[in-house]
Amino acid sequence: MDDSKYVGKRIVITGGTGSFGHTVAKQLLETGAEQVRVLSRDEAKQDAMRHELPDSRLKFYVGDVRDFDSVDRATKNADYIFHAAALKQVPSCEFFPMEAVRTNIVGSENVVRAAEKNGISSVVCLSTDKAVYPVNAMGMSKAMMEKVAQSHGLNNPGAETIVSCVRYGNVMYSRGSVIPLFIDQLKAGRPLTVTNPEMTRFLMSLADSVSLVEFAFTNAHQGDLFVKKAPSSTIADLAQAIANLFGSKKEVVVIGTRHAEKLSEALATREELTRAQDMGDYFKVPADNRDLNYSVYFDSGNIAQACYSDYDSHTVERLTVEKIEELLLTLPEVRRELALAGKTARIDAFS
Ligand SMILES: O=c1ccn([C@@H]2O[C@H](COP(=O)(O)OP(=O)(O)O[C@H]3O[C@H](CO)[C@@H](O)[C@H](O)[C@H]3O)[C@@H](O)[C@H]2O)c(=O)[nH]1
Repeated sequence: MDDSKYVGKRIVITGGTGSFGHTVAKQLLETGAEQVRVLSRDEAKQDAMRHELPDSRLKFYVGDVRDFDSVDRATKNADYIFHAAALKQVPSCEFFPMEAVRTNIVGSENVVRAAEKNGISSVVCLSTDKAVYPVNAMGMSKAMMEKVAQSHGLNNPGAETIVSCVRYGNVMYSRGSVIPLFIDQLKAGRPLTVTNPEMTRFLMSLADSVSLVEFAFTNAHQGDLFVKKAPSSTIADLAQAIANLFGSKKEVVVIGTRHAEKLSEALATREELTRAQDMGDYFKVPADNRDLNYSVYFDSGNIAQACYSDYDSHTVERLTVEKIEELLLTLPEVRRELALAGKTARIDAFS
């Protein structure tokens, strides 16, 4: 992390005990940050983190983004917010959509309002590819979170608090996701449960997601949305790559698509790409800052080069099985599992 941005600063991480929050907190403590505040609901996870990262600059706030007062308290006199608190399990949000509304939409509005009230200079909100053409309650609520974030600038021209969003795809080896599941199934000698072999997903590491948030934090103007370019793979190839690494004969059962799943995911729509700025590893989609009075738009015109395809996991660079293996070997968790299984040859060959 770029130390100069954080020296003497107080940074709040909502959802700070999750995989992303925990990683960011740890990295921020390696900078000259004055305080790193974790706002989250689960006191047990906070206690575990307190023991793991003994540092007097790390402060814990038990609270819920649904409750304005708890966000207000955690963000007083702070400088920056990384807003990662969310309900993000697709199936549970299908059964309890209003819970997703309360946390992902109302909670995000509370974060933006508290940020404005407390003079925070930058807020980065974490979104997901599932917010693009959403088909499930989790994605719909995240799409609304993006709208809430962007409306801050539309309704407060000249606001000092910059609010931006980042979108990323599946984080490899995140808690409860398919990679650790497949590895557990292989270790237990059970068949791999593939939903649909042709389904594609973007593949990103946790480190990529942290870099994306940092990039947004450094480059954001009011209402910007940042997308990380990422390769994809089919689930069949992913299963094959994992089996190859562990030297196992792959046995697969096809279990069918789960609740509200898509065959592919999109990280940006064609309309967004039409106005996006290509920034190398990232796309920046600026907010649509037109006035509610549309004559402003029609008088001045806005003719952009149209783009006819989405940034979709079915059409971006598709990794080969070999490339997926290489990507998996960059993950510390996979290397640890391989070492435990005595499969060190692949690790050595890769290093
Ligand atoms: O037993 C299984 C479980 C999953 N899959 C497939 O593996 C892929 C990835 O599944 P999973 O790791 O569960 O991730 P997603 O359901 O795509 O969603 C994850 O990734 C999102 C980001 O896109 C996060 O926001 C969600 O919280 C997180 O659940 C999907 O195509 C699934 O159909 C299987 O083939 N077999």
